[in-house]
Amino acid sequence: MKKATVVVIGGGQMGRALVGGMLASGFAAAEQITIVDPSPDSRQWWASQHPTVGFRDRLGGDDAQADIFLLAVKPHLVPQVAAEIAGLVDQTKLVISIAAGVSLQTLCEHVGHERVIRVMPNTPSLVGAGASAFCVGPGATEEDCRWIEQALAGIGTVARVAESQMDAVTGLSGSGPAYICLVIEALADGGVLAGLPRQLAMTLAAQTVMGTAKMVMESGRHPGELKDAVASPGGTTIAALKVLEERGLRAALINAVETSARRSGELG
Ligand SMILES: NC(=O)C1=CN([C@@H]2O[C@H](COP(=O)(O)OP(=O)(O)OC[C@H]3O[C@@H](n4cnc5c(N)ncnc54)[C@H](OP(=O)(O)O)[C@@H]3O)[C@@H](O)[C@H]2O)C=CC1
Ligand SMILES: O=C(O)[C@@H]1CCC=N1
Repeated sequence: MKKATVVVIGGGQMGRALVGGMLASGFAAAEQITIVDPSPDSRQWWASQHPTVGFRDRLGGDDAQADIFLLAVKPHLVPQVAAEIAGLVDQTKLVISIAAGVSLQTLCEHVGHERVIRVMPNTPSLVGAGASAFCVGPGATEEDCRWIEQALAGIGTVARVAESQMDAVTGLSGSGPAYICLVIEALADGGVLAGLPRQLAMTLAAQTVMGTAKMVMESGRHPGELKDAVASPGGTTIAALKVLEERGLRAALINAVETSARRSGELG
């Protein structure tokens, strides 16, 4: 099903990241994708960034030919959009949802069949560095699983998980890019406070986050060990780490992930 045609319903932040990533990785070609989104801003964005990708304001008869429907609308709109798909297609099509908190069971109920997949991607998919997890409904085929796994593997890492783990994935990697952007912004502010020009501070902050993540992933060493390697006895780093411990950085991050995961459960 690699050449499957896909109707993406919702061409906002995450629709852009996923489709942009799939096009950049070569997994999909523009003619395989149609975006459905009523927003004029969205239409303008797609026309300027990906003019060869099809774009419609609403689902229509032509869309019934597609192999896959990918729901990238806000969670509260999923029941309505799933029901629209159910009214449009006269046979079982693969329906994929990326909506936070919306369960496979809810999807099945509104789509009217069980060939569904739930995905939690994240925005770095746009640059081929996403982190995604998915779980599958009882009617999804092996071919469906291979398709979603290959699509997501082309734009980052992918893991198949139990549905009970999806809220935790949302709290960690789904919402995570926002936490890390906050960290990068704050580190850059610190650099500016210490006298660096803004642009240099931003570059140093972002590269430090990226380089450290790369080192953790490629070395296989525990982050605590890599942290210890930076902190010289009586030096600058250990003095700064003391401040972060006093201010509760670890607890703040742990609580942030837990709170996002809980919120994901509430959205469903
Ligand atoms: N942003 C993220 O980092 C992540 C988001 N998600 C999930 O992805 C989904 C989309 O989030 P995100 O991309 O951030 O949201 P956005 O608001 O950026 O995008 C949603 C788009 O869908 C449009 N839309 C509204 N109603 C319809 C409709 N009936 N049919 C088609 N399109 C419609 C919206 O238009 P308008 O603006 O006019 O309403 C908007 O352009 C959510 O369910 C979220 O939980 C999952 C992982 C990460
Ligand atoms: O904030 C949200 O609800 C979505 C889900 C994960 C990331 N963004």
